[in-house]
Amino acid sequence: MEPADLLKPLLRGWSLPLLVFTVAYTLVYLPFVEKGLEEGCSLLPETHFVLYSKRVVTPNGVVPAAVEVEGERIISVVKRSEAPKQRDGGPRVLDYSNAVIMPGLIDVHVHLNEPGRTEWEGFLTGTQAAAAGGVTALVDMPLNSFPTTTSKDTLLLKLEAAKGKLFVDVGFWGGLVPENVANLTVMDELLNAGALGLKSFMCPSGINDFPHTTAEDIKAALPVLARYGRPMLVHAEVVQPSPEERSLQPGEPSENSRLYSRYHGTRPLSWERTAVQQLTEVAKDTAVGGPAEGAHIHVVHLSDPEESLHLIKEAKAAGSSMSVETSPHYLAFAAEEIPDGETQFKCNPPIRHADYRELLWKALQAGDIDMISTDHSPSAPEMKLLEEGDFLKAWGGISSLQFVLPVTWTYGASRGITLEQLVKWWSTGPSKLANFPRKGSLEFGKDADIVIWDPEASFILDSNYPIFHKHKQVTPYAGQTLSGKVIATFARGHEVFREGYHAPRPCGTPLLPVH
Ligand SMILES: NC(=O)N[C@H]1NC(=O)NC1=O
Ligand SMILES: [Zn+2]
Ligand SMILES: [Zn+2]
Repeated sequence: MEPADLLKPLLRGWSLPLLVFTVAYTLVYLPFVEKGLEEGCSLLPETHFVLYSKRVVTPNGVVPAAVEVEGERIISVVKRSEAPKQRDGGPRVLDYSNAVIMPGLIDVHVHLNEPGRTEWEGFLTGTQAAAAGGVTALVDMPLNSFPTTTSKDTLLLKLEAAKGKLFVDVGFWGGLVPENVANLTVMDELLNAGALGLKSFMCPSGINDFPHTTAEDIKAALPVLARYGRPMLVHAEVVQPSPEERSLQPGEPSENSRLYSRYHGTRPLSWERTAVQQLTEVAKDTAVGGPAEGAHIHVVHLSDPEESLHLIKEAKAAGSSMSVETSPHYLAFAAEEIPDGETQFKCNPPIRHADYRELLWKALQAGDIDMISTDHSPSAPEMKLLEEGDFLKAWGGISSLQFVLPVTWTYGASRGITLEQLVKWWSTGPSKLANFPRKGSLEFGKDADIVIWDPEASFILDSNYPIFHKHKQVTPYAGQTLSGKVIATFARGHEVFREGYHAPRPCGTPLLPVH
């Protein structure tokens, strides 16, 4: 008998539908179950559910709507009246009443520092902080881990270290340092291995094993990035002689180092302006027909809404492919309000004066600044020298990942920002930069990355507030009264956070480039 003859009796009668069912079950349903909806990944047992509220931030405005989720994806966003009703066998319906349902935040600038400096911040603590703050995807910076992420091998170390530790999805920027500019193959391999783009500093980075690059180095890297269509992110400060520094004799102890103004004077706006000026020159190569068409330059954490931003606006208008972010600390704080010795506020570039804060808000609202990201960069608390309060010697870096939704909302609402702007700055804009086509909006087919929060609920960020980030004493937001409380966070369909509780298992994945 031929082997095909053996199948004949089976294919008669009910056998055929059974076969079709088995194949469909194996191909369509099982991958869902195996990929993401495993035991412990979600606080919600259901994999098919509907989220209702009166304020859903959709691409077509803020409307009463229902977001239907099945497995990892959004399968419909419809008017409340058209949504499936709770019935036996149907999807579970969760009614959030007046709370806001919007896309999860995407933070493209986070220093997770693992492997090597996990005591500063790591994958488990950092991604739990993200989940608690409504951040459903983030991109890790190539420093301050040890080793830094500047080659294929070091990226593989990152991926290995991240295994089983991600509560939300995490992508990785690679580092551009003089060494890989000198050997373009290393850069090629790094991009091939999964770096979403490259990041470099134009001034010392604070970490010896991440040396800074010049504008010429960046120019040399752009044609390689152009081949992959990936961005170059730049910390834009170039060291300039500063009047205050010049007045000190060599070897003389720095005076008044507990005064914020003393620190601010050592890193004036001219550093940022000079860097941006050099970058806008280089960015001309990214224009259509230029030698690096397809590449893109993104200026990170802009603090200067005047000349530097003006240069970026001009470059964009002239056809260069550029974008710019600012960070919550420049939008919340002002130099003249920072108390002596409070080094939690130390970052680079420094927090500027109040009039600049207002101009940054205006620039965001005008669309001249494309997005917001945290630059979450905690260190071990000792390095902040909180007792000494020495601004010149303390680590420069702000810890904020968990609080940026209420921070942006609290400081923004008083300046008239809308929920749609919040989504533009924290979700749509970043999803474009990192090229996450499945993330950033509440639409059919997108990843079910969703935050549900109450803009009207205010709270004091004190020790009673659940703190999931690594060192609660190093955040400058401690003690603040903020409004906007995260109720629940869904990451690819998993309810990863609800009212102070995390899902037991980390089920996020690395976000590799989309080809
Ligand atoms: N190395 C590092 O994380 N530096 C960051 N800290 C900061 O305040 N600005 C930065 O670029
Ligand atoms: Zn930086
Ligand atoms: Zn940074």
